[in-house]
Amino acid sequence: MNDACITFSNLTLGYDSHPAVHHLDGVVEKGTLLAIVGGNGSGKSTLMKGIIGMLRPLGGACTVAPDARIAYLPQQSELDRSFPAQVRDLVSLGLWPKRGLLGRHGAQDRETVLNALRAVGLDGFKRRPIDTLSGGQLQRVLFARVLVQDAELILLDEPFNAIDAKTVTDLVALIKHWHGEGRTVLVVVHDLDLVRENFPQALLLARRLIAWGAARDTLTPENLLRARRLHEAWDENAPWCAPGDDVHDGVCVGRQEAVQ
Ligand SMILES: Nc1ncnc2c1ncn2[C@@H]1O[C@H](COP(=O)(O)OP(=O)(O)OP(=O)(O)O)[C@@H](O)[C@H]1O
Repeated sequence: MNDACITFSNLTLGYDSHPAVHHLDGVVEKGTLLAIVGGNGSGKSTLMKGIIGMLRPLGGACTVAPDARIAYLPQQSELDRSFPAQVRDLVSLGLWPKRGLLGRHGAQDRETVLNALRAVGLDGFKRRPIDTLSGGQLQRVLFARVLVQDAELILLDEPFNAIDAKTVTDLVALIKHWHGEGRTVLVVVHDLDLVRENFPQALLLARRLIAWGAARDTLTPENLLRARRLHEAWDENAPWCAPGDDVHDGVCVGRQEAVQ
C-alpha cells in the first residue's frame, strides 16, 4: 500500500466561522492523480487553501506528509499580472525553495528555466513582459514555474479555465507526466468529460463530501444530482460546528440534548 500524502481528519474549513468544507475524512495516497469537482462555491478552492495551510481549520485537521514539497497554482483571477516582470522572472520564482528568495541563479538554474519554457511550448518567450501574455500563454508559464519547483505534491486550481483545446491537451499531458513520475497531483476541474477521460480518481464536493473514488464511479448521474441538491439547499449563514455538536449526513445539526 502507498503512504499517505494528505490526511483529512474530520476537517472543517471556512471563513468568519461559516463552514465552506464540512467534516471531511480521507487519505490521498502518494502518487495519486485526483480531480476535485463540484459546483461554484462548493468548497474546492477552500480545500486547496486548507491543504497548503493558507486557511487554518475551523475544526479537525489536514496533515501533509512532512517530506512533501508543495507547488500550488491558484486560479488565474487571484494573480496580479500588473507586476512588472518578465516570463523568466515568474518561472524563476519556482526556484526559491532551493535558492532562497534573493539567492543568485547560476547557469544551471537559467538552463532549468529555459528547459521548462521549452517543455510548455514557450521557447523564445523568456523576455516577454507577463502583462503581454494571452491567458493560455500565462497558464503555460505558470506550469513552467511548477515544473522548476520539482514538488512532490502539486495543487492546481482550475488550470483549464478559458484555455483553448490545444493548450488543455498540452497541459493535461504535463499533468500525466508528473503523475507518471510518482508525484501527487490534485486538480480542480469543471469539465466532467475531461475528468472521466484523464483522471483515475475524483473527489466530488458540495461543501461536504459526496463521493470519492474512481472517477467513473464518483461522477455518476445520481452523485451529481445529490451534489446539486445539497449545494442548492445550502444555507450560506450556517454556523460553524462546535466540537461536540452532532453531525448528521455530514452536516452540523447542533447539539442534541440526551434523551432522558
Ligand atoms: N475569503 C473568503 N471570505 C469569505 N467567504 C469566502 C471566501 N472565499 C470563499 N468564500 C466562500 O466559501 C464558499 C466556497 O468557496 P470556494 O471558493 O471554495 O468555492 P469553489 O468550489 O472553489 O467555487 P468556484 O468553482 O466558483 O471557484 C463560497 O460560499 C464562497 O463565497
